[in-house]
Amino acid sequence: MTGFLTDVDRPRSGAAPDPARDCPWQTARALARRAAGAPLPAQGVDLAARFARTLAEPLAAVADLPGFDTSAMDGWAVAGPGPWRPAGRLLAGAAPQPLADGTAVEIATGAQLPPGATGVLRREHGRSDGGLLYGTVTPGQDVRPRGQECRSGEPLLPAGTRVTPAVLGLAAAAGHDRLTVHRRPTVELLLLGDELLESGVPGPGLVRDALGPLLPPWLAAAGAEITGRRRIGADPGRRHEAVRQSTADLVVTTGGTAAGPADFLHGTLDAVGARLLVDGVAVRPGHPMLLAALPGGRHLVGLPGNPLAAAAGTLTLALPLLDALSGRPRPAPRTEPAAADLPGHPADTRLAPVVRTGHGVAALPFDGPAMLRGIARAEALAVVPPGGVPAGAPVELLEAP
Ligand SMILES: Nc1nc2c(c(=O)[nH]1)N[C@H]1C(S)=C(S)[C@@H](COP(=O)(O)OP(=O)(O)OC[C@H]3O[C@@H](n4cnc5c(N)ncnc54)[C@H](O)[C@@H]3O)O[C@H]1N2
Ligand code: MOO
Repeated sequence: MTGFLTDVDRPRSGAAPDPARDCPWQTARALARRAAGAPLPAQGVDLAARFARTLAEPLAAVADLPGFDTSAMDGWAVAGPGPWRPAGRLLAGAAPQPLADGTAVEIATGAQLPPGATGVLRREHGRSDGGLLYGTVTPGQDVRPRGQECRSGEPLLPAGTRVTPAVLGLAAAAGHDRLTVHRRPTVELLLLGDELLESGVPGPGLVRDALGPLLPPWLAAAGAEITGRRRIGADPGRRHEAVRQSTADLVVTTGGTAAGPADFLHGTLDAVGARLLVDGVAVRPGHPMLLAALPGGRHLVGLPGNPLAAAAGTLTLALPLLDALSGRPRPAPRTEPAAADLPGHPADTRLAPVVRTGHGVAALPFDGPAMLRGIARAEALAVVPPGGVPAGAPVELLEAP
C-alpha cells in the first residue's frame, strides 16, 4: 500500500502508471481532485437562478453600496439642532430637496437623505408639540452613508466562490446582471443491475433503485448538470457502448464494482480503453469504489451498488472531482467533538452517519453499507480514522446529502 502515490505520480518509462489500490481515504480524495486538472472554462451567464455555479472571476461592485446616504429608520430627517419645524414627507425612491437648519422632513426607511440633513430621529423617539418636533439626534444617527458596505470597483468575493442564493442577491445589489462562472461539469448516471425496479414495491429478488433518486439532486447541488440517467442491464455490449458514447465530463456508474461473479465494471473499463486512477479505497463502507480516466480527458467514478457505500464513493471521489472541475478551492476540514466513542475499523477509515447533540456528534444506527435509514436522518458523515475516535476528541465532518 505504501509508495502507491509515487507510482501514480511517476509513470515508469513507456508504461501507464499503476492505479492506486486500496489507497487511504484522504489520498483518494486528493487523487480525485488532481485528476480534474484545470477547472472547466469560464462563461458569462444571466444572473437569474444561476445557483450552484462557481465564480470564475472575482466579483467586484459596479456601484457604491448604498448608492446614496440613506435613512436606516422610519422617522424624520432633521437639520441642525432641535426643535425642528417638520414639513413634507420623503418615501423610498423620491428625490429629496435640501433641508435647512431647524427643519425636518418625515422620512421612510430606505429613502434618500436630503442634502443638509444631520441625522434621523426615529418615529418612536420624536415628540410633537405646538407644531414643533422635539428629540435628540447625534450627527449621522440612523443614517447608512453612501459606500458604507462597499465602493464601486471594490472586490466583494474571490474567484472560486460557490454561487449561493446569498451570492446571487449580493451580485444583484452590487449592480450585476450577469456573472462569470465556470462551465458546469456534465454528469451522466449509468445504473447497473438487472434486479433494479424503477417504481413500485420491491418483491423477492427485486430491489428499488435508490440511487437514481438519490444521486442527481445531490450532484446537481454540487454544481453538476445531469445530462442523462439510464439503467443498464447485464448485456456487456450495451454497457461498453453506454460508457464509450457518453460525452459527459463525468460518467457515474452504480453497482458492479466488486470482484464477484458480476464484476461488470472492470471489464467495461478495459473495453473502452479507460485508465484506472483509483482502484479501491481503504474506507468502510464503499471500499470497491473506483476512479478512471476515459479517453478524451473525461472521467468515470464507479460507485458500489450498496446505497450507503455509493454515498461514501460520492463523497470520496465524485464531489472532489466535481469541485475541482468547477474551480472551487479545497474546503477547510470542519471538525466537531464526538459526543461518545465513535468505533473505527482496524485498518480503514469509516464514514459514519451522525447527528449533532448538545455535547458533540453522535453516531446513528442503521449504518450498514446496504442501508439508507441512518444517512437519511444524518446531519453529517463523520470521518472516523482507523481505530476510532474517543468521546470528546474532534472528528472531521462531511456534509450529508
Ligand atoms: N467477493 C466479494 N464480494 C463483495 C466484495 C468484495 O470485495 N469481494 N465487496 C462487497 C462490498 S464492500 C460492496 S460495497 C459490494 C459492492 O457491490 P457492487 O458495486 O459490485 O454492486 P452490486 O453487486 O451490483 O450490488 C450490491 C448490492 O447493491 C444493490 N444495488 C445495486 N444498485 C442499486 C441501486 N441503484 N439502488 C439500490 N440498491 C442497489 C444490489 O441489489 C446489491 O444488493 O459488494 C460486496 N461484495
Ligand atoms: O464497501 Mo462495502 O460498502 O463495505 O459494503
